[in-house]
Amino acid sequence: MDIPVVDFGAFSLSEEDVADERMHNLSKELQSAFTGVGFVFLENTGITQEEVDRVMTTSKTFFLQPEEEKRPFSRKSFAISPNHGWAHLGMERLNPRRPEDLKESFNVVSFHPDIKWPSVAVKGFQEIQKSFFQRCKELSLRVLRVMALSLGLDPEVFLSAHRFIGTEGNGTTLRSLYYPAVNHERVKEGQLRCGEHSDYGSITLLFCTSGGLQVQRRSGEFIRVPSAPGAVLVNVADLMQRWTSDHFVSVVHRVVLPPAGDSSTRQSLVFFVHPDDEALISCCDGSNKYPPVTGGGYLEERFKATY
Ligand SMILES: O=C(O)CCC(=O)C(=O)O
Ligand SMILES: [Fe+2]
Repeated sequence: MDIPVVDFGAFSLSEEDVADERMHNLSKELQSAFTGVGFVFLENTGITQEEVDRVMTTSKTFFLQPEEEKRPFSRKSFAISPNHGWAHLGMERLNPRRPEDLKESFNVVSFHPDIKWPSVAVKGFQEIQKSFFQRCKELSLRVLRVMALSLGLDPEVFLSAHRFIGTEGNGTTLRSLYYPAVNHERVKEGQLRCGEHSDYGSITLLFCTSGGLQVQRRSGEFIRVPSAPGAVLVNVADLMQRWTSDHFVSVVHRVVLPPAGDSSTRQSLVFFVHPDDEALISCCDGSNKYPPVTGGGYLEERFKATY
C-alpha cells in the first residue's frame, strides 16, 4: 500500500471551471485515497515549490534566532488567538506515551491587528506567511468541494462550515515546523521528532522536502512516505472521519529520527484545516454514529491532551 498520487490539474488554483467529467474522475480518485490510505499526494495544485521554499526560508530564519528574539512571539501571548505563535523545542508531545517531540514550531492562525509579527531580523515574515496561508486556504476549499462531490453530497456541505478560515471564529492553522539536528547521545528512550498522532480537524495539507514521515497501515505497521517535491500531501483528519461516519479515514502518522550519525535538520509546513468554531458537525449521512459537536468545542478538547 503506497500513498496514491493524483493529478489535481483539472481543479488547480489557476483553473476557473472544470468539465463535469474531469471533476467526476477527480472525485473518484480522492474518494478511493481517502477511504483507503487516508493520505494522497496531489500534483499540479497550482501551489509551486518556489512558494513553499519561500515560506520555509523565512521560517528557518526565524527559528535560527536566539531564544530571546523568539520569546515575544510565543504561543499564548495573544489573547485574540491563543494558539497563534511560537512553540519552543520540547513544548509538545503528540503521543503522550512518549517523551516530548524534538521540534520547534510557529503557528499562524490570525491576522488580527493585535498580533505582533517578527520583523527586524526576519524581513517579509508576515506577508510571506499570509500569502501562503491564503493559497493553502483556496486549495483546501477546492479539495473539500471535491470530497463532498465524491460522497454524492451537496458540494457546499463541507464548505459552508469553513467560512471563517483566517479570521477569529476559525482555528485553521499554518504551522511551520523545524526539526533541529539530533544529538543521539542525548535523545530520551522512545523520543521521536513527532510522536504518533492523527490530526484533529477536517483535512491537513503537508509540504515537506525530506524523509522521516511515516504513515500507519491497518495492520499496524508503519510505511515510509517518500518525499515528493512540488506535490502536496493531503490527509483526512479526525473531525472529517467523524463527519463522514468513518467513511473517510484519519490515519496515525509520525516523524522518526534520522539514523545515528545523520545530523541533518528537517523542515515542513502543515496547513491544519478546521471547521468554524460555531459550525455544528453532525454525520453527513444522516446517521447518529457520533453525536454532533461544534468545530471549536472539539478542537479545544483535543488541545488539552497535547500541551
Ligand atoms: O512534519 C511532518 O512531516 C508532519 C508533522 C505532523 O504530522 C503534524 O504536525 O501534525
Ligand atoms: Fe500530523
